[in-house]
This record gives sequence, structure tokens and C-alpha cells, in this order.
Amino acid sequence: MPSRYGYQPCREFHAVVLGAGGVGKSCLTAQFVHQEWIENYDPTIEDTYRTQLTVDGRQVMLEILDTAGADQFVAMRDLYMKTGQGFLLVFSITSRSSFDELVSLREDIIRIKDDENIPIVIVGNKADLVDQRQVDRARAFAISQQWQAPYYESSARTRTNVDEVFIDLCRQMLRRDDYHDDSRADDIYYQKAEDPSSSTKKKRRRKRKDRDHRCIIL
Ligand SMILES: Nc1nc2c(ncn2[C@@H]2O[C@H](COP(=O)(O)OP(=O)(O)OP(=O)(O)O)[C@@H](O)[C@H]2O)c(=O)[nH]1
Repeated sequence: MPSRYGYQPCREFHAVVLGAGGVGKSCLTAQFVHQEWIENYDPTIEDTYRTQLTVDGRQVMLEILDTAGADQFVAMRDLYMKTGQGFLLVFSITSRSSFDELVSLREDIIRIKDDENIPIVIVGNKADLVDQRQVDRARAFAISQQWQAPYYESSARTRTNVDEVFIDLCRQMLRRDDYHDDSRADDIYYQKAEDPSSSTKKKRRRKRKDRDHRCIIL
């Protein structure tokens, strides 16, 4: 990728974290962005995070929308799905019903995006709670094969596969973006190269971020 005046091209993507209530969406996101573990359960309405990372040597500015799993907020899902470019579909390996919920979530994404090939990563979280497992690996892998979407087992508590699920999603979005490159020129901006482990640590609780200023030329 060419650089402009010593700045690295930076892609901006919108990722959405979806799944039933209590499966660990907020904990996974907080671990990824802030490297922090949250023990208490505080149901989310909506949180937005922004973080910068390097994926395969390429700069990515990732906006992550951590959504509500609780049923009273499902009306907001259509809007999340419309704006998302990639989705983490999270269930808990300790909850069969949270796994079953992914089927309708994926159907809704495909319907709303009108796209069968939208980037998706399937995440079986709480993998540290092996003795409470209700979803076999084989069952999750079968869905992964059927949907052609990668499957990871993660633990927000032990930080297992936390980075991997977000990076895999970014990689899929980058690949897709490269493929549709001509129509995506306004998603590129130029960012001075910085430590890939750093993040902007910007978090907005219960507020929607304005998503319209995607092109910033520095
Ligand atoms: N043991 C274990 N507990 C976890 C893990 N991830 C989350 N938890 C716990 O599960 C509870 C719910 O986690 P959250 O991250 O708030 O779940 P959520 O999916 O964001 O829930 P909603 O906001 O209601 O949609 C919290 O008490 C966490 O401490 C994990 O990987 N292992």
C-alpha cells in the first residue's frame, strides 16, 4: 500500500458484537480494547469503542458496537445490522439456547444486508467453564462449516482467543474491502504509524456515535 507523506493508509471498519444476554459480549470487547476484565454483570444497552490495530501489516481503525442481548432492546438490532460491516456472533458454551439464537441472528443479518457473504466470526465464549459446557465443539464446527464462517472458543476471563476473533473479523473485512476497492475509496484515510498495541480508548456508553465522517485526510 502506498503511503502519503510518511503516513500509513488506514481502513475504517464497523464491527458489531451480537448474541444473547450475558454471553460475554461486553467482557470480550473490554478485554480486546482495554485489556480489562469485568467480573460484574451490568446488562448493556449500547456501547461504542474505537481502537486502532495492525492486521497483516495494515492499519485498521475499528469501531466496535457492543449491543444489548436483552430482549427489550431487539428493536435496535435492525439498525446495528444495517450499519455493520462485520459481525461477531457470540454465544456461551454453557448455554445451549444462546447457541440456538445465532441462527435467527444470522438470518436477520443476511436479510438486512441482503448479502450471504458478509464477514462473520462465530464465538463460543466462556470456554474456561468446561465443566458447564452445553454446546459440543462438533456442533459448533458443523454450523461453522455450513455458514462458511470461522469458529473460535474464547474466554474473556482468561483472555483466550480474544484478539484472534477481532483480528479474524478485520482480516475478512479487509479482504472484502480489497475486492470492492473501487467503491471504497472514501473509507481510506491516512494515519501516522503508531504502536499497534495502542488504542484510542474512546468509549461512549449508551450513545450512538455519528458514523458519517469516515474520511479524514491528515
Ligand atoms: N467465566 C467466565 N465468565 C464470563 C466470561 N465472559 C463474561 N463472563 C461473565 O458473564 C457475565 C456477563 O458478561 P457480559 O460481558 O456483561 O455479557 P453480555 O453478553 O455483554 O450481556 P448483555 O449486556 O446483557 O448483552 C459477567 O458476569 C461476566 O463476568 C468468560 O469468558 N468466562
